Amino acid sequence: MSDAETLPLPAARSIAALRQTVQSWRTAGLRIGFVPTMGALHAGHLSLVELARSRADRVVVSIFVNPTQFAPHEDFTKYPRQEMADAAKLAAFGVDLLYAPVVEEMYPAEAATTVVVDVVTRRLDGVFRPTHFAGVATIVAKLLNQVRPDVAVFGEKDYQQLLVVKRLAADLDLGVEILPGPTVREADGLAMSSRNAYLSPEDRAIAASLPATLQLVAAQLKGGGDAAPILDAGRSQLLKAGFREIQYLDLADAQTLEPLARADRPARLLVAALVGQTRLIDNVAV
Ligand SMILES: Nc1ncnc2c1ncn2[C@@H]1O[C@H](COP(=O)(O)OP(=O)(O)OP(=O)(O)O)[C@@H](O)[C@H]1O
Ligand SMILES: CC(C)(CO)[C@@H](O)C(=O)[O-]
Ligand code: BAL
Repeated sequence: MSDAETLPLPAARSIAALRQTVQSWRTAGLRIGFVPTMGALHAGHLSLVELARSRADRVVVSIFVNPTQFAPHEDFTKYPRQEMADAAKLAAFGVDLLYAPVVEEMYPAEAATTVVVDVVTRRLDGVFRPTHFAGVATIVAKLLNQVRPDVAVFGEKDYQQLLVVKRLAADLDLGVEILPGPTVREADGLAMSSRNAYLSPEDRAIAASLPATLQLVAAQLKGGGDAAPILDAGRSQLLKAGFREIQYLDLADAQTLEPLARADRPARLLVAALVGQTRLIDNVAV
């Protein structure tokens, strides 16, 4: 990790340094936009930066690989870390401040508070990553409280996370607008994700069938018929394409994520699937 001064844009590594900058903007009456990330930035992240920029006078991006949202067996250690390359991208996109805090300040040894969002976390990723959303909610609550932005942007690629963050912001009266950013995709439709870097060429070819299958299944569900056989056929198709395991391919209410037997209201089709050692998630509107 380099000194904040050597990065190609203004950067803060401490809460105090962050607050000094954002407080001066607030005093000047400027609107603040915020994009939290875990780094290894791609065009998906940069689209969120552009969205924040369109709604605010100053944009803060955080990079923090948050240990509490990874289970012990997950990829915290191998998660890609490339701060200098990320900082160059953020500088080119005119980001006003990079906030890259250190784990010791975010989680001091005596910290004893966890933020738990119930209901919307009970299904889907909440089942397969049972400790994940408490880690996300805790760090997002801390980051929002530290930056105190007017608007914060979260990607629809992590659709359940977006709903968790909306619930959190409303329940804790954080006074921030949570703005969704559409999923940015590769040319063949694969949702951009920092974890795509883990894919071997063979796995990458298999991964390409995920968005295609989602689109096909979503089109069939739009007819309003019984979802179960359509979803079963979709799961089989993904396994046939080479996915090792389909953790879920489910139709859910777009606001509550309650399971739906048919698409008789605004709905979302969500998937989590393993190719090789890599876990991919995606979702589309139905
Ligand atoms: N393809 C994408 N399009 C739009 N937003 C995205 C995309 N990928 C990630 N985001 C959003 O960027 C923010 C930061 O996500 P994160 O740093 O975890 O990136 P990621 O690529 O999703 O990484 P991971 O592979 O760990 O899931 C989140 O709000 C996430 O939803
Ligand atoms: C929102 C977030 C930055 C919290 O660590 C993370 O979950 C992510 O990158 O989506
Ligand atoms: N993109 C959500 C972060 C995670 O998978 O841990």
